[in-house]
Amino acid sequence: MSSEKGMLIVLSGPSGVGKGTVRKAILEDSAIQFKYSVSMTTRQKRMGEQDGVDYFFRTKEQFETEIAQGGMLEYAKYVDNYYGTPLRYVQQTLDAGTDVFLEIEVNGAMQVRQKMPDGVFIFLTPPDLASLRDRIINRGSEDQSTIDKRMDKARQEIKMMSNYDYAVVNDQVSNAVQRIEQIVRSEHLRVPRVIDSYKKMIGDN
Ligand SMILES: Nc1nc2c(ncn2[C@@H]2O[C@H](COP(=O)(O)OP(=O)(O)O)[C@@H](O)[C@H]2O)c(=O)[nH]1
Ligand SMILES: Nc1ncnc2c1ncn2[C@@H]1O[C@H](COP(=O)(O)OP(=O)(O)O)[C@@H](O)[C@H]1O
Repeated sequence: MSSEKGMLIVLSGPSGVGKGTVRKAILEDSAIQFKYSVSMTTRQKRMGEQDGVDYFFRTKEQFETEIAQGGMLEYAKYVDNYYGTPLRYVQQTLDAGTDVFLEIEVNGAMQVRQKMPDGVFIFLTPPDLASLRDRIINRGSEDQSTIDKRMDKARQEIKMMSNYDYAVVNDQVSNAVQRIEQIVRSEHLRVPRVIDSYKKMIGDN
């Protein structure tokens, strides 16, 4: 029944817009409960990242085996590396009635939209492109040519916003967190999600 299954929340947005920062702030905020689905990737681990926490870091061969075995809900190649969402954790968590939060790029999000159209698709935007570039540079994790590639990709990604349900500006992290929480609360009240419990109440099955 839709009222008892968890809700899938998908957050996308261009590299450097602050998805990771906003996601961590939301998960730390006890006002709203959801589980973060840790993605699998073939990219190099950055300083401070932990396997199984930030990503499951895998080789290209391991990742391709997982794809072949049908273990991925979605996957995409992003700037020369694979990124994807392991299927089992998402399914089990939703089935247990807990909301699941995915932070993924746009191509993967569109695959999820096809498979799980009941999900809530949120696009995180920068206030403008100059601040996006500043954020990528400030993070200091990419060299110049990767920054340029990511800025080109960001322009293409922002065009994909029209495929999402909501646009949230990440001007300040706390504002973005509040906006996303507000969306999630409202989505929980949508009639298709709650109707089953009312049917039970009035005895209409
Ligand atoms: N399709 C897909 N994209 C992902 C997944 N996990 C992360 N990404 C996206 O891959 C892109 C690159 O991620 P990463 O290298 O960690 O860089 P960062 O997110 O810009 O810090 C970002 O847009 C992520 O949101 C996933 O499981 N599937
Ligand atoms: N609202 C914001 N204002 C200013 N800087 C931000 C904001 N949100 C995130 N940042 C900074 O921007 C950089 C990129 O954020 P990150 O979360 O890694 O982005 P993404 O996961 O989208 O690539 C980080 O240095 C982060 O601290």
